Amino acid sequence: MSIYTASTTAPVNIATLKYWGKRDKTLNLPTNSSISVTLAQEDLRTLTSVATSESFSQDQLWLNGQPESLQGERTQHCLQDLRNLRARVEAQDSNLPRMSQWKLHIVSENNFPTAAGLASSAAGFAALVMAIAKLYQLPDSHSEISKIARKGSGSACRSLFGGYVAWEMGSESDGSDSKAVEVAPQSHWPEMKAAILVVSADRKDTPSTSGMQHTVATSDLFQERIHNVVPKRFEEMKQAIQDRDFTRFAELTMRDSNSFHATCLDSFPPIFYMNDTSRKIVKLCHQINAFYDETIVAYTFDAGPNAVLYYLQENEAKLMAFVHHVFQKNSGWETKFSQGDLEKFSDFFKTRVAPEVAFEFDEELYKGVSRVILTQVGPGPLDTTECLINKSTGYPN
Ligand SMILES: Nc1ncnc2c1ncn2[C@@H]1O[C@H](COP(=O)(O)OP(=O)(O)OP(=O)(O)O)[C@@H](O)[C@H]1O
Ligand SMILES: C[C@@](O)(CCOP(=O)(O)OP(=O)(O)O)CC(=O)O
Repeated sequence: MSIYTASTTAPVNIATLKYWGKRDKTLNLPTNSSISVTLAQEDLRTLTSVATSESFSQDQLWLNGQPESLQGERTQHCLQDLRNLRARVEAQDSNLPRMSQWKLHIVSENNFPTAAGLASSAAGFAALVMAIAKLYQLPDSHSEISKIARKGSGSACRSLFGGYVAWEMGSESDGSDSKAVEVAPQSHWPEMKAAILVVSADRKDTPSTSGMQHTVATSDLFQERIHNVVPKRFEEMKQAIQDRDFTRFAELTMRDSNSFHATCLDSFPPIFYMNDTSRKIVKLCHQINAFYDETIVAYTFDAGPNAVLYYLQENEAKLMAFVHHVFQKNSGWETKFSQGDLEKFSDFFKTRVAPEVAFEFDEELYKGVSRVILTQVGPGPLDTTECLINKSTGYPN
């Protein structure tokens, strides 16, 4: 019996205007709109292959080589929605194979640590939904498909696009207008780079889903955030991206990360995602901007202690003079920079920064960081010829 397959890759996205709070938990409908930057897939991506055949007896998922349950309510929602769309296509053409009634085999690999606060669930659900949409040859747009990914994990809807992406919260109770849209493609502002400082943490304080429910239920500050702060900031940030205004973009990004973490602290009992290392990184970024008397770096933190630093290519040497000085003992530098580049950063530090800098460096800060991931703005899901499924057996290669 025929086995049909399809594969896709999908990126990670890191929000610059944070999604935090749901108005509907089952449909993953948010209490505010959000904005993110999609990151390049050489560094962080999910590759997912899917197969279907009349001969398969059950839906199965293998994640990073291990069987994983597909029974979660959110995953079931995604699969059901995709099957419904496929059934609609089949109803219009009786020659099409009845895939909507067959079981699926899904094989997925992340090229970075899963569940380590690096948004693996966003890339994971985006790839799963895109690969099945491709297998089913669905005619729907990426925004339509993003509504299905949203039901898997809210932030996943933004990974359906590259570049600069908004998730419009919508107002319908069935979620039909809560979808991702492109703010600007990668090519509009390709100079955006990101340095991720992976901060060592034993475990996450509280999972995002329960954390945001807790904030919605207990924080007064949260009401101020969703009603008065974010709606205005959403428009301002889109404009800053359209204008390629890094100073504006950076300030809004830092303020929004701080605002989100403030609502976590205002939850009762409070939730702590940032740790001492995270806070020292915030301080260092402000010191760097003050040193140059110009905003060259923006920090942002998700539901964990990892820092994501956004900056423009043109300011790389100025920023890395500091960042490389402090974190040079961490791994990750050699993947993107030659020995010559790294020496230039050290020289810049010695000749330009050290003689003038007016604050002390915490020489131990690198100990709170496990590695550095250097990346940049990137494209949305990509077609690939790589396939993780054996086309004659329907099982993982
Ligand atoms: N490639 C994938 N395919 C399908 N599901 C995935 C994939 N990668 C991750 N997931 C799902 O996402 C879960 C991890 O989500 P979790 O929110 O705990 O971590 P994270 O997304 O890496 O971190 P954070 O949300 O803090 O950025 C995994 O346990 C798995 O269920
Ligand atoms: C802090 C955040 O990263 C929260 C992401 O939350 P998730 O999308 O992981 O939550 P669920 O919808 O419950 O799966 C901010 C953001 O990405 O916008």
